[in-house]
Amino acid sequence: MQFPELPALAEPQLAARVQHALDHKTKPLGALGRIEALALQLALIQGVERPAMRDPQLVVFAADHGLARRGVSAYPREVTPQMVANMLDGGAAVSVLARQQGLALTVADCGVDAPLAPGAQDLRIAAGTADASAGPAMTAAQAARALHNGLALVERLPGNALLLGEMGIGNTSAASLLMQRLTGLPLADCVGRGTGVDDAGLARKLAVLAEALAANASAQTPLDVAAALGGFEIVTMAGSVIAAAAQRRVVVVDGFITTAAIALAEALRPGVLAACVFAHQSAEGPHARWLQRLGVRPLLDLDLRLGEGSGAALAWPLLPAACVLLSDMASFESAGVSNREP
Ligand SMILES: O=C(O)c1ccc[n+]([C@@H]2O[C@H](COP(=O)([O-])O)[C@@H](O)[C@H]2O)c1
Ligand SMILES: Cc1cc2nc[nH]c2cc1C
Repeated sequence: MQFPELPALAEPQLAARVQHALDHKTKPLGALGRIEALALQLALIQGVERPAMRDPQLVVFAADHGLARRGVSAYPREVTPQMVANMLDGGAAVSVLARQQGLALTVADCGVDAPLAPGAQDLRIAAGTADASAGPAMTAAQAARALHNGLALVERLPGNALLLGEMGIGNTSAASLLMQRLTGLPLADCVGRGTGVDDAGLARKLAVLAEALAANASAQTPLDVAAALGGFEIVTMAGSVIAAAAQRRVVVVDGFITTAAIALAEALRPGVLAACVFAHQSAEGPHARWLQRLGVRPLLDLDLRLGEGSGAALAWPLLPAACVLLSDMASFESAGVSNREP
């Protein structure tokens, strides 16, 4: 599978010019804290001294999971199509937040086990993945098609920011499996309660996921691992992340499942991580560890564990704020303010 080339997302001379501009704004040196680092990152992603956010797109990638038939979630599988309909009707948390923040909302059906909902984008691969505890969740051809669908979707969307959301009962299981295979950490360190399984549910989830790892132990390349452990929405999202980074769009990452898509995209096309802003640290147990492993620090920590892109939408206003601070704040020189003592 051919992926687009990535531009240089960390040009040192540009970084030095932007840092100089930030350091000469009318504030004590470094006083805007991590907003300064965010402004610098956005400048490097766009390759300009004055980045600006334009026409942000929030995409919810939705799909069903064969694993969900094994009792790994606190909620029934029907919730996936029901919540897709709720998102399109405007009643889901992500719908409300997207409206409030002026984010265009796209719901991409990557393989929900129900007829295509009116208003959803048709990126369907199949009616849910196969049960990964018994073998590969999807074929290599299906994984390649999902990646391609994700790439093509971003090419059709306007703007320079992609906010990631997802919906899929059972998808914390797929994300945990990917975390285990991509980090090598013990499975128990990669599994959390998802929608809220109790202690017995968590033990069951762990046992089923151990079966899935055993059933797919032969998968080696990142594409094979993606196909084996699955998630049509996760693989499609990984394709979209690669396209977005290639086009110098900032990718705003939501919670645990969207982080799985980033880790997969980074394994497939090293370098995409530089285009990613991590919105929040999810309450899903293993998320903090995965972020640490990726060497990134999320903007917010609100104990969210909803998914849908809700955390990405909540963190969103910090991005345009960082841009206007960089472009519009006066410098000590332009405002005639005395700088610190040498
Ligand atoms: O974003 C997160 O960190 C997150 C953490 C836990 C659950 N979720 C959402 O809950 C669903 C998956 O949970 P589960 O228990 O069915 O695997 C899926 O629709 C996700 O959007 C999302
Ligand atoms: C109601 C509900 C809403 C969701 N949104 C994302 N995942 C979800 C899971 C459930 C169960």
